Amino acid sequence: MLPQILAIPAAILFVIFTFIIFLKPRHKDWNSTKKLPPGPKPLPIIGNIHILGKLPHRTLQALAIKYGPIMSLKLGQVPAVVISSPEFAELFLKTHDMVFASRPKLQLVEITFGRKGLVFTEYGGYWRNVRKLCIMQLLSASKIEMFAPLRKKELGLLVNTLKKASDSCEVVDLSEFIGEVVENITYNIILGRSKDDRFDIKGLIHEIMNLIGTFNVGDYGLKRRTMKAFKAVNEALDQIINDHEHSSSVESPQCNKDFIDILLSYMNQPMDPHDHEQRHIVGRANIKAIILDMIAGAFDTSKTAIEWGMSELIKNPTTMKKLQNEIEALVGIKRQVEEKDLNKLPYLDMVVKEILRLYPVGPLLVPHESLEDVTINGYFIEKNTRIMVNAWAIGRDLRVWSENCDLFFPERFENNDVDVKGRDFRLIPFGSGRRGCPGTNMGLTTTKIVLAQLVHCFSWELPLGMSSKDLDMTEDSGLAIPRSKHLLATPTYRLLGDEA
Ligand code: HEM
Repeated sequence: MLPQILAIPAAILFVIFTFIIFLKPRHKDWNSTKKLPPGPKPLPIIGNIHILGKLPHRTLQALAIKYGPIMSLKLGQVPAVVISSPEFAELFLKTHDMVFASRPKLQLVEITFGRKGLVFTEYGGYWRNVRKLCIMQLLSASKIEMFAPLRKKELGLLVNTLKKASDSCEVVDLSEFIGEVVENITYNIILGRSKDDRFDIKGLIHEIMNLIGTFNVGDYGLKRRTMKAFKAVNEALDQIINDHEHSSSVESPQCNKDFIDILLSYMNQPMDPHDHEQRHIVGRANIKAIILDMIAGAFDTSKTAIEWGMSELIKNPTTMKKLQNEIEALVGIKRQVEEKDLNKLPYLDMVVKEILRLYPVGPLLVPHESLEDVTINGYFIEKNTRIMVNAWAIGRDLRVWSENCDLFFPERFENNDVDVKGRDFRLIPFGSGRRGCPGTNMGLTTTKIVLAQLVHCFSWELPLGMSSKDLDMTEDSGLAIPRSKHLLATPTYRLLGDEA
């Protein structure tokens, strides 16, 4: 018999022992389902934010070499998972796409239009309706084709200006010209007019997007700056909508309607005509939020891709020549290349893929958020985890792209069917799945036609005394990782005649 004094501890030990013996298998299961992906140790309040640096896609690529293609981080108190391989990207964006189809509630986005637009709106009925509307009314194949004359007109103006610079052998700021032509194309499609000198919408959107893209923990300086930029952009959009309301009282024919006119025709009506419960009625704030997202989505992306593309082509004259030869063989040198020619230019296609592989303009896509607890490959991912997919690291993964993965070499796409539109997880500059970019075709069309035109109409040289080795290819921080220094070059007109 045990002495009385030992009876109670013995009973407790017995219960613990029984619990361990009988419940061990379940406990093990529970443990393994809660196994988090490996990652660097977070600090108490800021988590891992301090290690991300100015170019988080590069820091995260280096960390993935140490911790693997699925990695845990803490952004402040928010759990985050970073994906850096095509296999895990497929698991997150295809196999479990539905679980990761939401967006995190970002503090700085809440200061702007909140979740009334498309890019940062949580997964659900409202997001689905807005996305459907944008695709139908702005981003479908027929709408893209409808805007071809508009792109042609803007590019014609650009070629004329550059031709004058060519006549006087001037060095031009190519970054500035590319920015301007994409800005004008975007404004014409969405706002129905060229750049409006009353407001600097581009500058304000840059400011807001860069602030939103900053990893921060409750930085009130950022909050104040976002509020200021938002107030200005909100007033500009109000003014632009007012202009449309006044001009549309003079009934314009259907074919002259720009995207704002179309959105205004939905005003005070349900976004989805089949929504008999009238859950999502379109108001002015919804319209402004959608316009802002479309401009932001269309502008920096194509501009940055073209800018990096021209930098690489000028740096690699053999590739430039090969592209010029391909276009010349198809269209000659008496007329300009047109959009109808684009699908007959396979080398241009390879060049654009290579640009987007090395310079995916959303290197970490847009953050996704998990809608429920889920276990993937044995790793537990809790509800509301922020998911970042490092498309930049995937595009430079040497397992996939071989030893020359950092080189600009479009020929790597010869005789293979790597798709750039989200079906092949080795190359995902547009993301993939439910949240994949709805503007993929419009972005590709703009990028291709502007590049083709610049390369076909002109030969390009770096400013006198500068060799291709001297061309600074440093990236700047910001959502779309633009060049840190503007691209300067001298154009020489190479077409016969004055068609421009
Ligand atoms: C070269 C051009 C472009 C690139 C590389 C690009 C890239 C991307 C990427 C990486 C995403 C995030 C995908 C994800 O989170 O999984 C995205 C989303 C988005 N893009 Fe694009 N994009 C381009 C052009 C455009 C254009 C022209 C528009 C519209 C006019 C546009 C509108 C959007 C919108 C609205 C979203 C958010 C979709 C959602 O959350 O449901 N993009 N884009």
